[in-house]
Amino acid sequence: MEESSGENVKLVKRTKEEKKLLRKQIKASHTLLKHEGINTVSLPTKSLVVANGGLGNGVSREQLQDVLRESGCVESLLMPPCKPYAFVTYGSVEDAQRAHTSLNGRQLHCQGQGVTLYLSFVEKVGCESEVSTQLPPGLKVLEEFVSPEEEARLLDSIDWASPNDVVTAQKALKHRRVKHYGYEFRYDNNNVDKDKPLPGGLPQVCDAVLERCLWENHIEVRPDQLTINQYEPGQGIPPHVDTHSAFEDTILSLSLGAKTVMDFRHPDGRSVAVVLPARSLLVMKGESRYLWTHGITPRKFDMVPACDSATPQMVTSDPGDLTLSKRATRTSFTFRKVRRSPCQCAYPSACDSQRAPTTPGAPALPRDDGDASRLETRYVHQVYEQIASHFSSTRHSPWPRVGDFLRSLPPGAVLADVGCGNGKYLGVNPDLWAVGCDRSCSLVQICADRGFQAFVSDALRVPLRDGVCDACISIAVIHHFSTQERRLAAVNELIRLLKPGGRALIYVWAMEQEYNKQRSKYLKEKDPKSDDRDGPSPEPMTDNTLGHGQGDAGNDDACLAQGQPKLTVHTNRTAFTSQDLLVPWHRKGGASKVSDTSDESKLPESDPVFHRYYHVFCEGELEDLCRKVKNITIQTSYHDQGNWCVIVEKTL
Ligand SMILES: O=C(O)CCC(=O)C(=O)O
Ligand SMILES: [Fe+2]
Ligand SMILES: [Zn+2]
Repeated sequence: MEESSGENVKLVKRTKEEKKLLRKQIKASHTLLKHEGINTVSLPTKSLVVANGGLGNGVSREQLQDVLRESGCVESLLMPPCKPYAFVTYGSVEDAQRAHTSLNGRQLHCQGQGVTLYLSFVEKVGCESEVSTQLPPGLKVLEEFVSPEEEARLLDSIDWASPNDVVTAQKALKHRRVKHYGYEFRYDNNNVDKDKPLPGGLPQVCDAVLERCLWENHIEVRPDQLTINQYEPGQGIPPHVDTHSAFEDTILSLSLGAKTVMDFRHPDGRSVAVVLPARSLLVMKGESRYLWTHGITPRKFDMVPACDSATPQMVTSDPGDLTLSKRATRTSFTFRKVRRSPCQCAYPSACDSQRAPTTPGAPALPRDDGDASRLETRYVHQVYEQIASHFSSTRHSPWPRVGDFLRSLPPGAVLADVGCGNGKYLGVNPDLWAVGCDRSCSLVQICADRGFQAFVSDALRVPLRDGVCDACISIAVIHHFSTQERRLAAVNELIRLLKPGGRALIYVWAMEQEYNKQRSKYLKEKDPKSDDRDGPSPEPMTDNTLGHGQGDAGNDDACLAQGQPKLTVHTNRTAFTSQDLLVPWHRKGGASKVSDTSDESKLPESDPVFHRYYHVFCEGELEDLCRKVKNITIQTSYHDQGNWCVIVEKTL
């Protein structure tokens, strides 16, 4: 052993830190392989993958470039949109090696958060998931459609201070504020009252713009409905298709004040991020209007092309040329023509005019916490009691990555599985002190019968002391809470159980059932009656039912006071059409143990179908929820077979 002279102690300490760094770097490259399919190599090459140095972590191109240039000449820097990593290629292997030695473990401060860079050599750069560079068919973005003076005039004309005038219907939504002219667009039924025009029609200040749209043939008839949306940084609009039965084909949207990025998604999973510069006009027609969803992800920064080239780039696709752009207040004027007869478009899967009416008696979205709790009692808790044994018989194999997490915990660690179901995770790592809880007595009884420790508890109030757990898991649970407040409360409760340094793994079902061009197992199974999603599973968006979510309904809009929108009944093994829905469970084999009195969630005798409430999460939503929780950091987030997943660590 070394003498404990001052010098040696320092030496030993440095070695320890180096070892720790190496461990973290190896861990980062494992994560890249597992979650992103990126292979790292140990022999030096000219290219490196920079874990945590991605746009998705809030690192800007300029910031990363400055750091990387310290080590040599940077040949290229690829920053794929929304990803937590970047690829750098140096002019020589020596430069890359220098970066590998000096930048590993480097801390950056971005958007108020610290990130640590880990670099590993790679043989090839780039990512599997190519983003389309083509605009959705029927979509146009016309730059500089209005002059700065016209923009100022339009913006000045909006009087947000008089919310109760009779000409407009003004609403403060949780994620933006809106005003309607001509007809009120109602977020409760995602439609307009066609017999109740608002007095005054469209404001005169829009005349010149509309004349130009007619003159240039962007529209054939003059719009009679205007919605003004105003978004502060961090706000957005959920993905939706404007209700077919409400409006005619062409939809125009004028962007004023600041640019933003609008995400378009095809039901097959393709997505295109379109930059909408200030003073541009978006024209949505045909396929882009009827079939693709559009939405604005609530965030404070967008990923946009870095160079101000002469040819304007509308589609944020080239990872070699992306950077962050800070959002500012954006105001949009969306002009539409109210439809007077049923829509006969060529996209029946997305057309509410061409769809059978929804299930009578379907419940509505909750208006308040009381509603939410009643909805969950009926459409979550009671259903699980009724389907417990059949449900349990379909839930045997642990999802691989949940297993990996459990096996990564040290022997003797205390684990709580909140919402443990039939206990399929409680025995995965026999070296843990594992305890489960679930809201369903029948499922807890199944755990006990299998020799596991479990108790009945609501995930919002777990009867365990603060900080008793080294780890917690919440697998396919939080999507059963029907308001954002309740989903947040469930995450808070999970974190409360963790000791500082403890980690939690959360899985929720994803709106996107196709990701990186891969369809989830859930989608791949063909039988729509089968809901045995005994494996993680997500999905792309296809059609749209009556619940469109324009009104942030899925995000608990405050404006849904009178008459909430009804929840749609999902067709299993198809893409989700809205974020809040009822997923049918077809019970096979044997009668229910629990008598169901007059339960609407149970349909005809012969084929017992039960409906479970779900809120499926959009990309980024789970992370956003976690960011609202104090004293945690997100260690990793990923998409796993149709689920959004995070691992968070408690810091304090
Ligand atoms: O803000 C925008 O440009 C789009 C608004 C929108 O999609 C809507 O109100 O339906
Ligand atoms: Fe829209
Ligand atoms: Zn239609």
